[in-house]
Amino acid sequence: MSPFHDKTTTAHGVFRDGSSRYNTLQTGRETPHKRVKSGADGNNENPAALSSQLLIGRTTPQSLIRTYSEPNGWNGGDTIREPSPARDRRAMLEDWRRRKGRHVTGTDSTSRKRVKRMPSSCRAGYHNRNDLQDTHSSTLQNKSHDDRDEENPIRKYLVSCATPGQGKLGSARRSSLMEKSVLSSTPEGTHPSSSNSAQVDTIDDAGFQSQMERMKRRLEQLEKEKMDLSMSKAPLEARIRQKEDAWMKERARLMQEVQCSRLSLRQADDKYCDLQVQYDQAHDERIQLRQELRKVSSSRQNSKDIGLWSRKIQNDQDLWDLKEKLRASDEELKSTRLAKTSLEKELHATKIELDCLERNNNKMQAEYDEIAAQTSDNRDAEIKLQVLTEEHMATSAALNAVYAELDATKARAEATISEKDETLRKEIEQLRFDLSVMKTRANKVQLDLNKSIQNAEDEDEAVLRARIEERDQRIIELEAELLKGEKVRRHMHNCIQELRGNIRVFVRTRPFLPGDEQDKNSPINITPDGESMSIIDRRSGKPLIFHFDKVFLPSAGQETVFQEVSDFVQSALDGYNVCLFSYGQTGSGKTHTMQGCGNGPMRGIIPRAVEQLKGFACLHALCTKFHAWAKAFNQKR
Ligand SMILES: Nc1ncnc2c1ncn2[C@@H]1O[C@H](COP(=O)(O)OP(=O)(O)OP(=O)(O)O)[C@@H](O)[C@H]1O
Repeated sequence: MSPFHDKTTTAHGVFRDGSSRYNTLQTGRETPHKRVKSGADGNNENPAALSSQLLIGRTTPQSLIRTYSEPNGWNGGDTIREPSPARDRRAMLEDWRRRKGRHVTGTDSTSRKRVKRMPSSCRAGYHNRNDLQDTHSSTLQNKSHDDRDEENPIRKYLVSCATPGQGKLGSARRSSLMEKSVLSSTPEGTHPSSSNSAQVDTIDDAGFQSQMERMKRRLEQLEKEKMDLSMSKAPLEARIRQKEDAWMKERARLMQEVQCSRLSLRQADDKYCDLQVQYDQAHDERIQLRQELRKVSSSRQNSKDIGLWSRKIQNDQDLWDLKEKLRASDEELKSTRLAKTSLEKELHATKIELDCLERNNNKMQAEYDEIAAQTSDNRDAEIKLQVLTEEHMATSAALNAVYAELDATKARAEATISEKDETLRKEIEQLRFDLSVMKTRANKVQLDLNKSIQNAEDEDEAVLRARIEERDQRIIELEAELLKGEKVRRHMHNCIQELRGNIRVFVRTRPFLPGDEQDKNSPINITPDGESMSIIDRRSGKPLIFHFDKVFLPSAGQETVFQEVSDFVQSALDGYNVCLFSYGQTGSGKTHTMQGCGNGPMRGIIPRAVEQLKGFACLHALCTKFHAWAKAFNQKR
């Protein structure tokens, strides 16, 4: 019967007074909290009943283990330790083996059955509640309560507690104890009461705080250890070097020992081989001697020859000697084997030691490499720091130089600014003085102007009207004179034109063009007075002279030609009919003279005459306007 069955049986025995608690628990229709609460309230203060609920109902295997294997929980301890399933399973298994006095190996079917009957908390993979219940039911059918009481230590304790006056704990103590057990095994959120829940929270907070404190202290301790380790780096390096040297010496020594051991092993092997050969030889001789002995013994009865008997004796003696020799060889062989075995063991131990030393060496080498890396890092950092320090000093020096230069520039700028301030201040004073003078003059001018205005206003209006009439009369007189002069001018101009001739003929010679065939001996010759020209007759060779009103040289421009004919424009403006036309050979320049080209100096007679007419028209319109304005002004007055 397993302890688990004992527990369930014990629980059932406690409630066998007719209640249906056992069945209820087994089918799982009543929560363990109700069971615990009813027991704690005094309706049923039997801790065994509570433990049965925990075992059968809703507890986890870990809580089962804790309930079973935690002595503090049953002996009145106040603390609830954290469960250790493996340790507790081993303890339960050992306890159960010790009690059963049998060794469960699991090789035979009986042992395997026993293992299956062990508490499910002791067997990995059997933490199913159904397994527990099935085992429990079968146990109830096969075991009496007394046997279960005898075999289960928890049951013993529970029974002792259930008996008034004999338990180690009082009812209140047991209630408190069982509440703790329930709290430790009840799933989260299913506490039996609010007070218990608050207690759990308080316990959890206190445990968390204490754990935090422990972790803080551990952290501080680790920090200190880190500092100590960093400070003890140099001695460690020295120690590492010493250990490395010692290890090298030890390694050399062990290598020598290994070599010696191998040599002695090889010698022992050789000796063993020799002894094996001797043993084989002795064995062969022994076989031969036995055969001879057998032959001798067979022939001893038939032959009574004394020689043969003596020979037999001799052979027996030889046989005895050979046996002794064989025994000695066997002993020597045995001792050699022992020596070989011991040497092999020694060699194996030496190899193990060598491996251990190599591992230590590798470990020390790794530590040494790590320390060397840290040292190189520190050196690199120091070099970098030195370089940065030098750069910082150089930068600071350059910065100081820049600051000094800036200070000098600032001083110069301040001096220049002060000078300019002084100059500007003087200029401002001068300008203020000039402004005051100008203001004085302006005031004086203003006074004079005011006086003049006042004098002008003081003039007599009648005097002004007389003056205006006088001027108007003068204007009328001048207009009359102007008209007279205009008539005279027109008459004179007409006379001049008539004198110059109403019909005038001008000749304009065209210069040679780039495409013309130039003849240096031109037959045309123009006189210097510009009024005649001669043409040489090629047939007679005599010049033919022609007279005109004007003869223009080839170099005469458009302006010169227009000045000569502009009087006709004025005649046309004076009211005379004027006609001006040109004729000549093709390409002689008629169009060029009359029209010209462009708007510049190459303009001909027509555009220039139009411009002259325009100017006259503008002047006429202006005069007309002025005349009308003067007339209207006079009428208004
Ligand atoms: N006085 C001059 N100076 C420079 N070039 C001239 C002059 N007279 C005429 N020409 C040039 O001679 C060329 C012929 O002139 P233009 O056409 O006026 O001749 P035209 O007598 O009118 O000919 P057409 O009878 O065929 O109309 C033109 O290229 C013109 O520029």
